[in-house]
Amino acid sequence: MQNDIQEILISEEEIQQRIRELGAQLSEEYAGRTPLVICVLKGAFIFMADLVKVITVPVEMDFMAVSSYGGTTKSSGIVKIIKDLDTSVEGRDVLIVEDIIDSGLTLSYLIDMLQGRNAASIKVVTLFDKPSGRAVTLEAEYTGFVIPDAFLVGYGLDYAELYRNLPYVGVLKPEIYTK
Ligand SMILES: O=P(O)(O)OC[C@H]1O[C@H](OP(=O)(O)OP(=O)(O)O)[C@H](O)[C@@H]1O
Ligand code: HPA
Ligand SMILES: [Mg+2]
Repeated sequence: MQNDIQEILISEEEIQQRIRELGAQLSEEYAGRTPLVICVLKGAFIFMADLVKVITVPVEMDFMAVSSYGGTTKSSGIVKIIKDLDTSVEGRDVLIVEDIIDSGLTLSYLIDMLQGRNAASIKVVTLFDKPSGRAVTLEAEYTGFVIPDAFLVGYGLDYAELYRNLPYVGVLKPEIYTK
């Protein structure tokens, strides 16, 4: 698995340090409130697990599974809901937890959907932001790292369902996805 990585872009230690900072900021943002923290599966599951441990206000959690990449490195443009929320978002302060914003299509779809369900507020925390990939205008309120234009894997990010369990984020060797 490690042999398929061209370069480690962000180390495990750097990721964990940044998550502690994000946790502190979010704890201030939501002081006195109990946000509903939504994990966008599958990619965000590791980030969600590490992030909620460093948030000091009470939170409720729910999970949604959406997919638009499948076994490719390009968004299909069609966001497929594989699992919806169990909880009503009506009147709730919603914090969406994403691993990466690339084209922005997944999040713009989710934000529209949650607005339609009358959330009181919707904010986004993403660990990685790849602004060069954007197809729609969209920015997260909280971003861990701005990353360059390359297909990344690790720390939840997959290529064809593999590499999610790497503890760091790396650039996949192009020969892996062009072969
Ligand atoms: O900004 P975008 O171009 O929409 O890309 C970001 C989305 O793509 C990935 O999900 P994917 O569809 O690969 O599903 P997965 O989380 O199960 O891997 C990632 O986890 C984000 O949810
Ligand atoms: N890597 C893995 N999954 C992704 C990426 C990426 O760079 N962009 C959007 N989904
Ligand atoms: Mg994926």
